[in-house]
Amino acid sequence: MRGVLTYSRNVFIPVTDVCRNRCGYCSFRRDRGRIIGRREAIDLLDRGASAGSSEALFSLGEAPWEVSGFAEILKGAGYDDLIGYLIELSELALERGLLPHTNAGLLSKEEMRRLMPYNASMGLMLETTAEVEAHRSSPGKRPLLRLAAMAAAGELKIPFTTGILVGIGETEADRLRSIDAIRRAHEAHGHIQEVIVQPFDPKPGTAMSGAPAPGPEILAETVRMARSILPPEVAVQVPPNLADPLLLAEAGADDLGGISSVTPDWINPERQWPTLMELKVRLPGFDLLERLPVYPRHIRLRWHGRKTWALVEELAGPDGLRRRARVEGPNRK
Ligand SMILES: O=c1nc2n(C[C@H](O)[C@H](O)[C@H](O)CO)c3cc(O)ccc3cc-2c(=O)[nH]1
Ligand SMILES: C[C@H]1O[C@@H](n2cnc3c(N)ncnc32)[C@H](O)[C@@H]1O
Ligand code: MET
Ligand code: SF4
Repeated sequence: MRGVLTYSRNVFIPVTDVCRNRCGYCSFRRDRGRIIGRREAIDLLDRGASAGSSEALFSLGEAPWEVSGFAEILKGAGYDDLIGYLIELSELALERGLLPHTNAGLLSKEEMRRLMPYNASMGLMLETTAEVEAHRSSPGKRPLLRLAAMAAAGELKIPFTTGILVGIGETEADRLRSIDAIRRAHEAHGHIQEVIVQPFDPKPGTAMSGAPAPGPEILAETVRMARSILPPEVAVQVPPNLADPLLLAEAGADDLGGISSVTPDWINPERQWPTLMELKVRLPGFDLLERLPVYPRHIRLRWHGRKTWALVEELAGPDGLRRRARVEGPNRK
């Protein structure tokens, strides 16, 4: 056995594509955006639950309330407060046996404090510590703001996902500085569960449509660097729909992130996730092991949101495994 790779079975809920930023690489954000309706969200959550998922990934544009016209869009869903709507969506997920993980971009400490009871873990990509052209029109991607939000999440003891986006105009030295900044945040607070090495994937119609995706050697070298700098309890995560998982597993990646069999990766919709069967074929010698969106270390510390405690106990216990084993079939190791 060459090693173990973990993954989470998730369902990806795109809450709103309204966003105050304009990242040069992003095709998720829309000028005339929308918000997911309650029925639409319930339908996705139900499909995720039936497929045996344990995670609901809520992703959205950043601070959409700063975009003019958003209040009306939110009213259409029957709300005047997006955090309140996110809490209701999280409750709907929990009722269906799904653990919320919210990645909303930058949030204030108060906003995180409101959301944390309902989340098993939360996330915010650092992207890069460098000042890059791709972020020129994205006030929320200023590295110091992202590092401050990450520190605030650590003070609140929120199990946390972060990561870097590779190939957006940063240099190799920038990637090292970015990973090192994440290492220091974790050293101060102990809350980082996983660091995503996310390859930029060019999208038509965006400012960076003509920019090249990072090559496999750059990604492998970045994974090796991250693995050597981060402490062993922090997983290095790579998305198997954007890069060759075998090459990156051999470079030291530990985790494949969330894999959804019922929704596309709404950020990279043309990049379908491989199925678990395909992953097993593509990763000879590696054992694939399902995990929850909160890792065992933080479960022991009880850092996951209070409202998720009962479900985490159920899913992490022997009955939880049996339930998922049934869904996955007899081949599950
Ligand atoms: O499927 C995806 N999941 C993304 N995830 C989720 C991740 O794959 C898993 O769900 C986490 O490992 C949580 O367990 C993110 C989570 C974050 O907190 C921050 C950024 C991302 C980015 C992505 C992404 O681009 N695609
Ligand atoms: C949720 C995360 O998705 C990533 N993201 C946004 N656009 C792209 C793209 N074109 N290619 C790869 N990753 C992207 C960013 O890192 C963001 O934080
Ligand atoms: N908009 C947020 C960010 O870029 C969340 C992920 S992209 C939809 O940080
Ligand atoms: S990556 Fe996130 S912050 Fe940037 S434009 Fe897209 S939705 Fe907005």
